[in-house]
Amino acid sequence: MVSKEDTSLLNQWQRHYFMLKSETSTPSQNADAVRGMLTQLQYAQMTNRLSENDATCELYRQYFEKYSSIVDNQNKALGLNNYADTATALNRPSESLSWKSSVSLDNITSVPCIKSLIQNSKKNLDDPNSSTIVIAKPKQTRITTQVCSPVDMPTSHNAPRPLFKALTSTDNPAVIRSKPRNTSDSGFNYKASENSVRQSTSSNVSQDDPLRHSDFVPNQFAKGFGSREGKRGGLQSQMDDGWSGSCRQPSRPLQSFKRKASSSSSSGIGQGSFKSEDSMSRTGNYGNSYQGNTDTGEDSRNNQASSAFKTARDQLIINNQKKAGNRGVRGPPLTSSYGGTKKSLGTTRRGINSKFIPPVVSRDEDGDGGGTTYGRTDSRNHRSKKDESDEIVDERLKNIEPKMIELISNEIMDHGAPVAWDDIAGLQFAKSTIKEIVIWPMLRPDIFNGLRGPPKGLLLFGPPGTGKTLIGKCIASQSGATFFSISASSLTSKWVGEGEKMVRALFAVARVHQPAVIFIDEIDSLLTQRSDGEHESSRRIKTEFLVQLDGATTDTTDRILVVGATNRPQEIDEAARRRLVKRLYIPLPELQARKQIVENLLRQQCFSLNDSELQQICLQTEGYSGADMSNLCREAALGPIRCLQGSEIQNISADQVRPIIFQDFQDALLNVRPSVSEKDLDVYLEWNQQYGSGVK
Ligand SMILES: Nc1ncnc2c1ncn2[C@@H]1O[C@H](COP(=O)(O)OP(=O)(O)OP(=O)(O)O)[C@@H](O)[C@H]1O
Ligand SMILES: [Mg+2]
Repeated sequence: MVSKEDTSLLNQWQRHYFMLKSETSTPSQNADAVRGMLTQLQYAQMTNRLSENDATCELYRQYFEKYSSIVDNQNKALGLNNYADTATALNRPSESLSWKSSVSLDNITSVPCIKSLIQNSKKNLDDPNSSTIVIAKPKQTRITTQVCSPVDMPTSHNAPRPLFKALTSTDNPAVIRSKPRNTSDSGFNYKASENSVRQSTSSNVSQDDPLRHSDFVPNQFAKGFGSREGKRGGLQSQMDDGWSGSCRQPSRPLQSFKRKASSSSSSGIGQGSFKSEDSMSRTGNYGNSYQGNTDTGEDSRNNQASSAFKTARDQLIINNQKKAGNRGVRGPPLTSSYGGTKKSLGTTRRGINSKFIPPVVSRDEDGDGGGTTYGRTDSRNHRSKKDESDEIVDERLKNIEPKMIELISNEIMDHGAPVAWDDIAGLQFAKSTIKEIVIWPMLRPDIFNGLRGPPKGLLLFGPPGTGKTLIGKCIASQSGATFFSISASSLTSKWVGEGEKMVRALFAVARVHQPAVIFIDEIDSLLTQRSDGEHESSRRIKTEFLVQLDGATTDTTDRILVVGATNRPQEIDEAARRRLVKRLYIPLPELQARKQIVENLLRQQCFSLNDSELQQICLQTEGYSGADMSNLCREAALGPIRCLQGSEIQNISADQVRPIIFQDFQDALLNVRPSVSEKDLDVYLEWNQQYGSGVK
């Protein structure tokens, strides 16, 4: 029993066989039939319906031969002839598609017909009607010859047809023709006449010329050329001789053309072209003069335009100079070494000895320097608008990052409230010492110099709340020097290396703004004893401080005073201690000082205390620091308020509040206790004994 599958296979086979045998089937149908039979043979073999023996191989061979006889048969009627396609498809397209002609522009003159043309052209060169066609190879070299007809040119496939076409195209910018005025034919006449090419040209170039829009000539050049009326360049005149087309000449070939022509004119071969070359050379000049025109004409307009155009920055500088010139003040230099306009530090600099003027306007506008306005600026120093323009950045800041300088001058400059010496109770010794090393040298730098020069460093140490910071503020407002109030946080940064840069910038800015006072509150946090376990960055900041305080770069004439305040002097590094030459102990206020503090604080309040009561209070506050006294007074001042009922507080007027009385202080004494212990005091006393300057 034949299986269903075999039956269908048999039917298929028979169908293909009849297709193959039929007279009416086309080659492609035959090819399909054979392909089907071959596929069936493979299937039969794979499904073991056919064994691998000679008969099978013979069968395969027959059908493969049959298939190839159909597929590759070149006879259109019998075969598919697609061998060439697949074979050529196998070739690399570049080999099959683009041929490489052996003729090139350099050896075209050796082509026999070109040779004959050249000889012909020589003969009829003098003939006025003859036309010499100069073929300038685009871009590089030029060939002077006459066009011969493609008929004469080698017609084999290697003839440089596209090239030839390019070279002889009527509109090829490299092809320059002169033509007798009277011919009217249109387009080239490629037929070579017996003695010369009679080239009849027409002004309107054939529209379909593929090179009509050659890319050799920049449009603006073409336009410019056409628009240069009255420019009698050689080519222009040549054009006038009957060339009325829109001549588009490549500016570059003109140059190279000119160069080539001068070299080939001696050869004689360019004889004919000599004439045209001559004109061309003038043209070349024209080209140059045209270029020159561009330089003079348009450029002069450009120059006027460019001289009118200024950037905003330039305009600003010019305005500043005008303003400065009007005022007789030197205008800022146009650009700093940074390449921008000079940036000011927010101060007016008149040289090394001038005082710093803080960026805030001082209280007394008249700037007479009267009163103790903070950051005292007398009229001499008063920064006025007019001087704004002549600020310069001191060259000593040149290697400091501008952002650091900005930070130092903005964030670190002290802008506290003014403090007078009388606001500080007691501490006579400290006050006199400070006047001696800070105030007087400012007033009389001529006396206080050399050995009498002020020390570089001052250390204020003592229990907390005894007025160290207050002294710093007082120096700021009373010394008239540039006052920098810094703390450890303003010098440390999250970026490694920034801390020491800040220190360096600080001292650089202080040097520029000297005389300067650098007040470092809680200096122990910056200059603690150097130890092995400390962090690298704090170590570096410390070292930088030590170097700046008294290092190789410090100049003894620098008038910079570093004032450090700490209540932990024993933790300060010994190298720093050495540099803080004056070490003043700020003790707890004595009775008199305490009395002065209370009187100062109660001065603005309404109180009723008699001397004995006041004396009593001061006696009771033995061991209290100045801060503690302040707290006590604050607490006592609340006494009258606490007597009021809740509702009264809303309606009572300020002067109806009763005055502060002794009892209030008694109550306050119960709440405010001294903040310094006896033991702490002993530490300070001992340190003072050992290192203190003003040992009493
Ligand atoms: N001798 C003083 N005369 C007047 N007021 C004082 C005196 N000492 C301290 N005070 C008051 O105590 C407050 C704190 O003073 P200050 O900040 O100078 O203390 P300090 O010595 O800096 O303390 P710390 O060491 O904790 O920083 C001041 O604002 C001031 O009101
Ligand atoms: Mg303090």
